[in-house]
Amino acid sequence: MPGELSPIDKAKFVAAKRAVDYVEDGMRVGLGTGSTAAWMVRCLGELVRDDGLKIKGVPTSTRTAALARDVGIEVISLDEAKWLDLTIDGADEFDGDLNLIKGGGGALLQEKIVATASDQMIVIADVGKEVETLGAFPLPVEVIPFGWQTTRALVEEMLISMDVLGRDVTLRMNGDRPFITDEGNHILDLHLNRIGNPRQLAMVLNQVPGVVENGLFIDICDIVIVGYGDGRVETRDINQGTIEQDRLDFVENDNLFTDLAD
Ligand SMILES: O=C(CO)[C@H](O)[C@H](O)COP(=O)(O)O
Repeated sequence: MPGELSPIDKAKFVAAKRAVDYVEDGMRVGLGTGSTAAWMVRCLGELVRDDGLKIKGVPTSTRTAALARDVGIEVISLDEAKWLDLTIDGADEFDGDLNLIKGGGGALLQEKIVATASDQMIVIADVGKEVETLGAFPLPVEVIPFGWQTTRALVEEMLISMDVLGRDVTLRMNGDRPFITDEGNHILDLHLNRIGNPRQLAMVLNQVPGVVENGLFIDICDIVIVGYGDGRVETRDINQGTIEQDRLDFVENDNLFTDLAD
């Protein structure tokens, strides 16, 4: 029942629901990873099942691939799609320039490849993800397992040379083992507090041997759809600023809501 959903889940849901309005018949759509993206995949699945929407989805993780197939979306690989019309994904933080931190769910590598191979990237987020300056959320950096401790030391050295404030770098764990990404890599989380120059940091991090990719998405996102716990949604466009403010109603007998609450 919708009443059982937390305000954050409602905020994620309304952002997802508004985002699928951008999806048209015949599109190849990048499907993001995380709890907000999962709402979007379920919303798309409903459109496929009930309205006959015809799309091909390129998932950004094994989790999302399984969910997409489950809800009836045709799944293809990025190599099959070659180029995408649109990617819809969540984020851990977004700032006023629509730059992002992503990778809280550990899927940043596929997410960045898929978003970059898309005509448009739409981010869906609850309002709590909005920040003035990126960096309160630990920045995920994907590294290959070989020599990861050396890679970490090099990253720490680089942070010192760049005068970055917080320099605590931790290996992401899954219980008592290192977290393993879909690509078989590890994640270092950089606890930086505040990232003064995200563009520069994103470039420098990728120069460190052993680093595969970092979670800073600079100039990739075109639109952020912000959801609020009371059903309000706000659409922010990189070129035009806020282009729409609306409110979605929660319907008691909406099957999708019931599904998602399960
Ligand atoms: O980048 C991601 C996964 O790698 C997610 O989009 C990000 O962590 C947000 O997740 P959620 O929607 O669950 O808050």
